[in-house]
Amino acid sequence: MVSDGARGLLGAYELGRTLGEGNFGKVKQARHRGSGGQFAVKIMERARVLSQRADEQICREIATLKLLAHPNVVRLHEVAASKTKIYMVLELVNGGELLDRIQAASEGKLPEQEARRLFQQLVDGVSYCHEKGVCHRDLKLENVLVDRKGNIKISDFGLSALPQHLGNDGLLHTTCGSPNYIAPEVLQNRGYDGSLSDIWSCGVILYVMLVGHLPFDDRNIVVLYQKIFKGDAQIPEWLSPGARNLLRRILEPDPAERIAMAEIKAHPWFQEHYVPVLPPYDDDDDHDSVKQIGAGSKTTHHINAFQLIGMASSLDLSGFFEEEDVSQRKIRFTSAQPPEDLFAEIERSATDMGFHVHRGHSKLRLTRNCDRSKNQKNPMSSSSSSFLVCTEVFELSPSLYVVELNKSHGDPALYRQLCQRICGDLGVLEMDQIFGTRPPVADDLAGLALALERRSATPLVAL
Ligand SMILES: Nc1ncnc2c1ncn2[C@@H]1O[C@H](COP(=O)(O)OP(=O)(O)OP(=O)(O)O)[C@@H](O)[C@H]1O
Repeated sequence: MVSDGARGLLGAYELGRTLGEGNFGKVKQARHRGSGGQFAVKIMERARVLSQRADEQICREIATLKLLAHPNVVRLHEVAASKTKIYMVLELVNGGELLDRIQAASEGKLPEQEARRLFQQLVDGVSYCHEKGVCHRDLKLENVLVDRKGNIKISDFGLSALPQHLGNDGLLHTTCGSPNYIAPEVLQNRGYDGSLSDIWSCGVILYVMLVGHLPFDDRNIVVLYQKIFKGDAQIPEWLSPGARNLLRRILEPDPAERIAMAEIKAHPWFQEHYVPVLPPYDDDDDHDSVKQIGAGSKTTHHINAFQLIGMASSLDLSGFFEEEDVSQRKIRFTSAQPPEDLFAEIERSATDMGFHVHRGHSKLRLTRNCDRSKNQKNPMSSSSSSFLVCTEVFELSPSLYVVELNKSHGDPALYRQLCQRICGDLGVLEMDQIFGTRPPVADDLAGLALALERRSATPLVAL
């Protein structure tokens, strides 16, 4: 049954049966009313998230999943939030957890062929994440789902690390993961390479698939960690020589000696019947539903407010979890006919600085031909012809515009001065002040727009 509140909030989705339960709430099956597509909606209680101080974890999971599109990684389609709940609309993976599959198998372990096929997919998914700069850091059987066709989908990126989480030494320093799957160097607290520790966890998963129990286990956590440090997993003689060799090389306690991802892929045991996944990764089923949900025309993207905030890493998220319901608010990020008074203001500032203004339909072109002899005395002038175009105005909401002041050619110093002048006259914020020298991306802009709206700040930003 679907509660009225949830029905109203999600709007486009009809919630169905419960698929599972996590730390912060339930995961339910959902049908998209428009496309009929089936999804999994992870519903998290904000109060529970906050009481466990896990808001950063949720934002991290969202930001990471947004980066990833691979057939062996669970796809995130949309995010919504209400006063009390956060909703993540995920690809539906309806074959259960890998753990259940192993437990259901005869003898509690998988035939070597089947284990190899699943391990190949796991390695494909994990190596893709590494290529994108993402280390999962919590790879375990419970976080590997299997779809109805028997394909692996890696999930639960709440502990994942992105390049910005690396220390000055280029290593990760947060000890995290699940005890049985954790690599020895992570326990040592001296910094670790997240890709190599992910490889270790993949080795633990492979071991369980092939052998039917964990390579390192003990009720006493201290003893368990001692076993992991020692790294002497009992690798049964009855496994094929190739499988034994690969397991030994992955479960190598010294990360410097451990087999690397490329070497795993080249290993003869891995290579058998291996069919690599090649980009582009979009599979047709998923693609349709994404289109239905996320996009309008080519130039218009409906972006969910919470998603935007979650994506914009430079924004201050503090307070977000206590604040108002932004779930239903969609921001249109689209080219717009600029308001007349906006262009008139820009024109006035530019004319004051000696620019000629040429008006187009939704564009302004500002030019200034400078006289060399006069310019020498005037530090504000350029020796070349300056040409500046206000190319586009993006409407982020009815009261919020982003104006792109685009320099085609001319003197950079003069360009800066003109930007400052225009922003000063209009009383608006300059993007550079917020994002530094990094060119802002759409997510940043929309995230910023939302932040400005919510703080009732100046409803206009110039690039
Ligand atoms: N995309 C999905 N499709 C189908 N079932 C899913 C999906 N995601 C999660 N589930 C099911 O819901 C259960 C709970 O998942 P969830 O990610 O909330 O819990 P969790 O692994 O404890 O993570 P967290 O620590 O974030 O709560 C999973 O064990 C799985 O059975």
